[in-house]
Amino acid sequence: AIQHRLWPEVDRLVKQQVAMARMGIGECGTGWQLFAEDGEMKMYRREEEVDGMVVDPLKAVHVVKGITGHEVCDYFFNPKYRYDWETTLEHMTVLETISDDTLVFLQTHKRIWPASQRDVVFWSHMRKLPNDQDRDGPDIWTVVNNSTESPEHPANVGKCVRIYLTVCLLCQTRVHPPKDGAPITRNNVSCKITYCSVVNPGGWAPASVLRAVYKREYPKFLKRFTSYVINQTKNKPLMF
Ligand SMILES: CCCCCc1ccc(-c2ccc(S(=O)(=O)CCO)cc2)cc1/C=C\c1ccccn1
Repeated sequence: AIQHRLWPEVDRLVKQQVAMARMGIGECGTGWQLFAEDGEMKMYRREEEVDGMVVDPLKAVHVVKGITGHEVCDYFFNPKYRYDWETTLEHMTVLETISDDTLVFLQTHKRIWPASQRDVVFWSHMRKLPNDQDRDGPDIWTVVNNSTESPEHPANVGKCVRIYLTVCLLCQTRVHPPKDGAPITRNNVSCKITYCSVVNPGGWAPASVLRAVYKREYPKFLKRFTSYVINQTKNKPLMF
C-alpha cells in the first residue's frame, strides 16, 4: 500500500501507545493516583508539570457490557458522531482525510473560565490489532490521536491557545458464550476500554483550574461517551 506522509509517525505512536495502554497501572511506573471511581470505571492520574505547566497523564480503565471494541472505536473515531458525545466541543473540522482510517482534525473547545479558549490540531488513526495473547479471541481495536502541525492553521494566531495532546483508546472485546450454544447476543459481550491521555494545555493556565477541569470533565466524558455507544448500538447487529 502507498504510505502517506504521516505513516511512519502514526505507526510508531500506535505501537508505543498500545504497549503502554496494555500495561497494568502497576507496571506504568509509580505515582499513579486513583482519582475517580464509578462502578467498573477507574480513573488514575499522575501529577506532572513541564515548564511549570500541568500535563498530568491520565489512564482510565472501564468495562462496559453489551458493546464491542470495534463499535467503541468507530463511534470515537468517526467525525459524524463527535458532536453527540464530546460535550466540551465548540467546533470541529476535518482538515484532511489521509486515508479511510487516518484523519486530521481541528477542534476548538468551549472556553473554561478563567483560562483562555483552547484549540487543537491532531491526526487520528483507527486500527485493528491481532489479539496476540488469546489467538482465537476477538481482535483488539484502537484509536490514537496525536497533535500535529497544520500550516493553514498555525498555533496561537487567533483567540485560542493551542494545546498538544496524545490520546489512546484501546478496546478489548470479551465474549462469554451462552451455555446452550445459542447465537451470541449483546448479553454475551463486554468491552474492556483503556483510555490514556496526556494534554499539554499550551499557554499558561492555573494548575488548580486545570486539575479541577480534568477531575470534573474526564469521568463525565467517559461515562457520557460509553452511554452514547450503548444507546446507538442496542438495536443494531453486533459489529466485531
Ligand atoms: C483550561 C482548560 C484546558 C483544557 C481544555 C481541553 C483540552 C483538550 C480537550 C480534549 C479532550 C479529549 C480529546 S480526545 O480524546 O481526542 C476526543 C476528541 O475530542 C481531545 C481534546 C478537552 C478540553 C476541555 C475539556 C475537557 C477536558 C478533559 C476531558 C474532556 N473535556
